[in-house]
Amino acid sequence: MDNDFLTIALPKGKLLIDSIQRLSRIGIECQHVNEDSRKLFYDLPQSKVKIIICRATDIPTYVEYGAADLGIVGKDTLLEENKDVIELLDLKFGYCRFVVAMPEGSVPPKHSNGEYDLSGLNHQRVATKFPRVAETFFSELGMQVNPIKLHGNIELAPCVGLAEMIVDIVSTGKTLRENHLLEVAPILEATSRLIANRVAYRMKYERIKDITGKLRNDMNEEVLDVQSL
Ligand SMILES: Nc1ncnc2c1ncn2[C@@H]1O[C@H](COP(=O)(O)OP(=O)(O)OP(=O)(O)O)[C@@H](O)[C@H]1O
Ligand SMILES: O=P(O)(O)OC[C@H]1O[C@H](OP(=O)(O)OP(=O)(O)O)[C@H](O)[C@@H]1O
Repeated sequence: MDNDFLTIALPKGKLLIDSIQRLSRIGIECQHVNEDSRKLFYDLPQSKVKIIICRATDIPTYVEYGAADLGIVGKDTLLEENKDVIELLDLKFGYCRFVVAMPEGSVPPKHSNGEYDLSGLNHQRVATKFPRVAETFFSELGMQVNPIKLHGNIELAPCVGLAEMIVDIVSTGKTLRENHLLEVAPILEATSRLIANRVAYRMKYERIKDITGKLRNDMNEEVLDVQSL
């Protein structure tokens, strides 16, 4: 790998546009990076940066193995993939919530404090793209579940008897509503993170520190702009 250059892995999909905007605002001129093109890497010689475009779920792998020095990825993916990378910064965009949801007709009874009593869900099947997140949540409650790994359209699974419940992302709540599912427990909130390869963090410390500092300042300025409106 060219030691002068810093390779940054960006996720195609929902986090790409914000990632490009953030990097552009700190002088890494990547406005022309385009997910619709089949081009998967871009050299930005002026900034001494290479941008690579990966699937969101693959970003921690590219960074762990050092194929990328830095990456941008959702906290949810970071928890699920559990790779050996350094989390440098919460970039605060791409907010989403993880929940347990079930068909309206089979939600468990509620405790007196209004929370659903999840104890009857022990050993039940949970359809999810995030089996580790699901297992961790239930094991912290002293429960065990049987995760069924799917790659999309998770809400379908309980509707056709593949699983009793799902663990998935809720944003507007439209997908749950349209499939007659109800949230029975919140799990976690996630935003996007800047991550680094461990070796690159030592070998390219000054450059990585510079980028992290600029991104942090840029976020602070954005907060000040909003506050002054
Ligand atoms: N409504 C949402 N649905 C899904 N992800 C969201 C949402 N809002 C924010 N995100 C964030 O965007 C990240 C990327 O989601 P996206 O749907 O683009 O990729 P993906 O389909 O999960 O990944 P892959 O293509 O690798 O399976 C998620 O990991 C999450 O952090
Ligand atoms: O609360 P909502 O606004 O309806 O959004 C939530 C949906 O968005 C995500 O799916 P995505 O669009 O990534 O498609 P997928 O099911 O193929 O993962 C998530 O997995 C939910 O299905």
